[in-house]
Formats: sequence, structure tokens, C-alpha cells
Amino acid sequence: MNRVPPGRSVEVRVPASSANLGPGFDSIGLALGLWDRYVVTTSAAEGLSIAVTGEGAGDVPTDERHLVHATMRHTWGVLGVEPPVGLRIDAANGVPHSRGLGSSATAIVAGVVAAQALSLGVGAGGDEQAYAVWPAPGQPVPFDEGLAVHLSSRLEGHPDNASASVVGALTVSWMPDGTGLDRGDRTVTARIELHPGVDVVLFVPDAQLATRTARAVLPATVPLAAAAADAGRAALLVHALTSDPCHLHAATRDWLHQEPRRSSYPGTMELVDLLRSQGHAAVVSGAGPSVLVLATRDSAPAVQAGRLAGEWERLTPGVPTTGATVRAR
Ligand SMILES: Nc1ncnc2c1ncn2[C@@H]1O[C@H](COP(=O)(O)OP(=O)(O)OP(=O)(O)O)[C@@H](O)[C@H]1O
Ligand SMILES: N[C@@H](CCO)C(=O)O
Repeated sequence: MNRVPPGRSVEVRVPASSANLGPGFDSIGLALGLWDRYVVTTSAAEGLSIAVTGEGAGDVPTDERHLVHATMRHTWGVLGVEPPVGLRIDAANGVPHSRGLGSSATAIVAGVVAAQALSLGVGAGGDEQAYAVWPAPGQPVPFDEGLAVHLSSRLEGHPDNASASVVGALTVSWMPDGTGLDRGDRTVTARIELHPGVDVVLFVPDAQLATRTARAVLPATVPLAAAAADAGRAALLVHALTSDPCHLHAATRDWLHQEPRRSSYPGTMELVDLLRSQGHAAVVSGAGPSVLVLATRDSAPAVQAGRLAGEWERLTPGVPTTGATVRAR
């Protein structure tokens, strides 16, 4: 047997993420406690049905082009298994789209882990084996986390977002260059626990900005001094987030992407500049336009948008220590 069987159902939960955190362009990511939830069910009745509530309802396609569905099909292709005859996806989306909160990575991670989970045991030794391994309702369904990081990073294009959504907490991701011990053809990530005193404040505008638009304005090359300065601050950032949050303001300074994108999100940079002038460690979240402040539990209440408040929704979502989860239903 090589086809995903009918009669399986999973609940998948995947957190949002913030990429870059200032100097960690395309590498450092942080999971955020805003969640997309999917119930994905296979059946023997041919066809696809998709229902979406919450963020993106009415905007995202509900046919085979839906990002979670397209990702599941791709993942089954990679795994070498046939898709189920019938499939239903019920999406309850809590991650705002095109706000720099990694919504596309969240959806892609959901597709990768749902496809892996639903094909548990398929091809391993016939029907009986596949049915024998399926967990009881409410129990976790295992998936390969390393494969999820790699596949979702490749499909989405940004390992900083995808990795944080897969494993939670703080992540630093990279692609091996194939020399010495740095081998392999997969994106890999290091998951890092945050200092318990660190908290996050998010400012989310109504306006959307597509990531590909924000990337189009970036220069192909950067001055050595800017690259060196960002590398130093990125190293300091990991230290500040894990050991010594008093360095967060200095550690979130960036020269590579925020300034070149300033004209793409002038309101975002106005808020970042205002908050930084008040001593808060404010950065553009991902490709914008949301603003993320890396604060401490003590300083977070004082992080306010002040005279700009009307334009921004202020959220304190926290940083989940778990990433994507899959449970049998
Ligand atoms: N849950 C979802 N279901 C279906 N499609 C989605 C979902 N989330 C995002 N998308 C698609 O991805 C697009 C947003 O992707 P984009 O990369 O521009 O922004 P983002 O991922 O929200 O932000 P960033 O990458 O800057 O953090 C949406 O317009 C939609 O087409
Ligand atoms: N590192 C990517 C993240 C996109 O979410 C960028 O800033 O373009």
C-alpha cells in the first residue's frame, strides 16, 4: 500500500513567527503566540473541500491552489506516497497575512507536518502496519522535524520564519556550504531557549505588505562595513536574548535591510525610530510592516506607540516554547 488511507484526521497547530529581529536577516527567527489551527481529514469519497475562518477568509483560494493543500501535495510527492482519495481541510487562522508575521511560512509548515503525519506508516509494510501505528485520539502524531524545517524553508524561501514555526522559541538557521564538517543539502536550525525575563510587544497595522515587494528593493550587494556591523550585532543579539537582556537595544541595530526598505514602510520606520529613541529594542518584524519590540517582563508595559497609537494594534502574544504540533482526532 502506498496511498494515504481514508479515515485519518489530525489537528495541526502552528505558531506565527518574526524574522530577522534586526541584524539576523534571513537567519534568526522567533516564534510568536499567534496560531493557525487546521483539522485535516482523509476520506474514501473523492474530492477536496476547504473551509477557512479567521485571517484570510474570503481572500485565500479554497481550491487546490490553497497554500496548505498545495504544500501537502508537494510533501507527499517528496515522501513518495499517493495522496488520499478524499481530503477536507478546516482552517481557523489566527496569524494575520502579509504583516511580517510569517503567515505563509505558518501555512506551509502546517501543510508539511500534516502531510507527514497523515502518511504515518504508509509504505512501511502494507495496510495492516499503517493502521496499527495510528495513534489514539488526542495523542501526538509523530513527524520528522528536520525534514519539516528543510522542506518548509525551501518551499517558503525564508528559513528564519519556517524554522521558528516548526520548533518554537528562538532559532538560528543556515544552509551547509558543503565544506569540512558543514555538510548536507538541507537547511538546518539551532533551537535556542530564551532568557525567562524576555517578553515581546507587537504593533500590527491594518496595511499589508507582500514579502516579495519588500525584497525587491534590497540591493544585491552591501558594503563590507555594514555586513561586519550586522554580524557583530547578530552575535550580541543571541547573547542578549539568552543571557543578558540589558544589551537588547544595541543588539537589535541593523544596517542591511531596514534602511534600504525604509521607503516601502515609512510608517513602520517612524514607529521603530520613535520606540528606539525611547530606549526600546524595536525592529521591523520580518519584511514588515509590523513592528516587534524585544522587551523584558518589567519593561513591556511601558512599550506604547504614544502619538502613533491609533494606527497600530498592540499585542503581547508571548513566545511559545513549542512549535508545530499534530494530534490525532
Ligand atoms: N493560512 C493561510 N492559508 C492560505 N494562504 C495563506 C495563509 N497564510 C498566508 N497565505 C498566503 O501567503 C500570503 C502572505 O505571504 P507573505 O510572504 O507576503 O507575507 P507573510 O508570510 O505574512 O509575512 P512575512 O513573510 O513578511 O513574515 C497571503 O497573501 C496568502 O496568499
Ligand atoms: N528574512 C525575510 C523574512 C520574510 O518574512 C525578509 O526580511 O525578507
